[in-house]
Order: sequence, then C-alpha cells, then structure tokens
Amino acid sequence: MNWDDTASDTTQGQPGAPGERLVAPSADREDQAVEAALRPKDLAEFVGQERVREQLSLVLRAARQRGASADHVLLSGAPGLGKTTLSMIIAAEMNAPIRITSGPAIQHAGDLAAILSSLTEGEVLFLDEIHRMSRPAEEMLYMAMEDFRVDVIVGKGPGATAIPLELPPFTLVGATTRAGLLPPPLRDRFGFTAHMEFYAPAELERVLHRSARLLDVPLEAEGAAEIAGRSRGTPRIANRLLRRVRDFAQVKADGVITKEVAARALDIYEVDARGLDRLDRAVLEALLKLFGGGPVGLSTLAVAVGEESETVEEVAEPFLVREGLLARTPRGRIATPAAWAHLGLAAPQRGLFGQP
Ligand SMILES: Nc1ncnc2c1ncn2[C@@H]1O[C@H](COP(=O)(O)OP(=O)(O)OP(=O)(O)O)[C@@H](O)[C@H]1O
Repeated sequence: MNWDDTASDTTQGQPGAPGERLVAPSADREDQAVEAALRPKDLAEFVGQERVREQLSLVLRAARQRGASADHVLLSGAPGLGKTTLSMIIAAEMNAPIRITSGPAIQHAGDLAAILSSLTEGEVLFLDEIHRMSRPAEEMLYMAMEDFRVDVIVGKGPGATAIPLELPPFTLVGATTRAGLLPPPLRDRFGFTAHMEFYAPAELERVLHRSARLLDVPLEAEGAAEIAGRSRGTPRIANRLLRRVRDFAQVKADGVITKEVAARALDIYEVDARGLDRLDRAVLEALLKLFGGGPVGLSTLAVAVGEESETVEEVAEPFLVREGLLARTPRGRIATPAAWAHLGLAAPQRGLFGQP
C-alpha cells in the first residue's frame, strides 16, 4: 500500500490552535452537523454508563407508571460524554417533547419566564451549562422546579408587583461540567443526579462500531480498538476521529478501516496512541527534555512551548493530569514516571528529596 504523499495533503489546518484540535471535547461545526444522525435514540442504544442507565430507567419507568412527569434530572460530566443525548432519550422515553436551551442564553429572569410559561405538560426542558445562568434566573428556577410556579415582576421600584404564574408540570434536565459549581439550593432541587464517567476503551469500540454502521463505513475490530485507544474516553472524540480515519481509508486505502489504516491516519493527524495531540506532547516534551521532569512553574513551561499559560493550564494539562502523566504540585509541574515511559525516555535517578 502506498502511504507516501499523505502528510502533505491531510494535515492542512490541523491541529494547531486549541479551537481546531481534533481531540477537543467540545463540539465543532462539523460535529454539530453530523451528531444528530449518530445520537442513540433510546436507553437500550446508549452505550456504557451502566449505573446511570439503570437508575434512570427506574426513575422513568416509575414516573410513566404513575402517569406523572419525571423528577428533575441533573447530569454532570465532561463535554462530549452524552449529556445532550441522554436528555433527548429522557424525553423520548417519556414520550414528551423537548426544549433545548443553555445557561448563557438566559441572562434575564424574563428570558426564563418566557420559556417556562410556554412549556406544555410533561415537556422536558434541557438546560445545558446550567451553572452559567444569571443569579435572578436561577432564583426564579428554584420556585419553578419546586412549585411549578413563577412570580413575574411587573414594573420597577416601589410600584413593582409580583404576578404569580402557574406552570404545567415539566421535567428539567440540567447539565453541567461539574455539579460542585451549582449552588446547593439548586442542586438540592433535582430528584435525580447522575455523574457521567469517561468511557472505557471497550465501550468506545461499541460506540465506534455503531457509528460506522450508521455511516456505512467498513470498520474492523482492531481498527476500532486503535481509534478507541486514542479517543480520550469521549464518544464525541471517537466519532470525530472515525470520520478522519474514514477519509484516509477512502483516499489512501481501499476504504476498510484496519488497525494499520487507523494508526497511520491518526499518526498523520498527530493524535498519538494514548490520545495526546501535538500540544500535549509539546508540553510533556518541554517538561522532560528542558526541565528534567520538573518541578517547573506554569508560566515558564508555557513560554517554553510558545503558548499562553491559560492554554497550557486549561487545554493541555487536564488530560495529562487525568492520564497520570503530569502532576501539579505547590512547587510547580512535575512529570510522572509514566510520562518518561510514554515518550520513550529514561527517567533520571532522583535523590531522597527529589533532586537529580
Ligand atoms: N453513550 C453513548 N453511546 C453512543 N453515542 C454516544 C454516547 N454518548 C455520546 N455519544 C455520541 O457523542 C456525541 C456527543 O454527545 P452529546 O452531544 O450528547 O455530549 P454532551 O455531553 O452533551 O456534550 P456537551 O457538554 O459538549 O454538550 C453524540 O453525537 C453521540 O452520538
């Protein structure tokens, strides 16, 4: 098979700036366009998250038996793990319509009142990034969740009056990256809270096989394993990598995604066997090769890789820490023995107190 000229025609615009990263967990425009087609439609189709699925299935079945709307549900977890998908499944399982909005879109209590007052009985309201709602809207939500009622304030100053507005029973599904970001009074008003975990490689393989079937892409078991291992525990990233590998398989091979095709394609896109991309590797390499594994301060490390401190701290480090390759200590960033091993370098011998 001839792989020769691949690097020159497939790396255009990849992966440089954080927004363009192939391994970014948040959705880009292409993801948004194709994700609807790949979303599982019911709980049985939703891969992994066994405990959440089991608990949610009980909550929904009990509500259906009572003929009532389901309890409010809070979903916490990193981007791309399936919170939006799950909210749509909740609506589908309850045979109810769904309204989708997000915290940042609700800046005034009036915005929320308008949405709440137009809900129909049993409707599911999905509020993404619920921790980013404005304070007055948040307070209005407390009452809406508990009593299915809001007070709409009319007028200003001493003449202002509160007009109570009855709401039909609805189910709020709130999503947040961290439940700890929510004020306790809001958190307490959810009847069911689910924390979504990163997916195991075998689960991502199932996600990939399902997506490949829907996209009509021939995917071998070992090809799926290769992509899953590089997908950072995140279905959205797995699906995105699958699309890039499919392009490669189509242009440079016979269309079938084998282990070799997947590895070769993702090497070209600089997503390594553990899911690190160019920026992650640059940070790790600087830490090991320039600073002997640390400790080194964040700003020094950032200058060494030619990035802003925030980019290193918010874009590269969380995954490196999660993978156990880098640790943040009061004295600075340090590499773990796994980091040396991952880059194929020998770790220096250290003295009792960490000095080389
Ligand atoms: N458990 C799963 N099984 C199969 N596919 C999944 C699963 N979870 C997520 N996906 C796929 O990953 C994509 C991203 O999922 P989704 O949009 O629900 O993530 P999210 O957690 O809401 O992300 P964000 O926080 O960025 O909105 C979807 O297209 C969906 O197809």
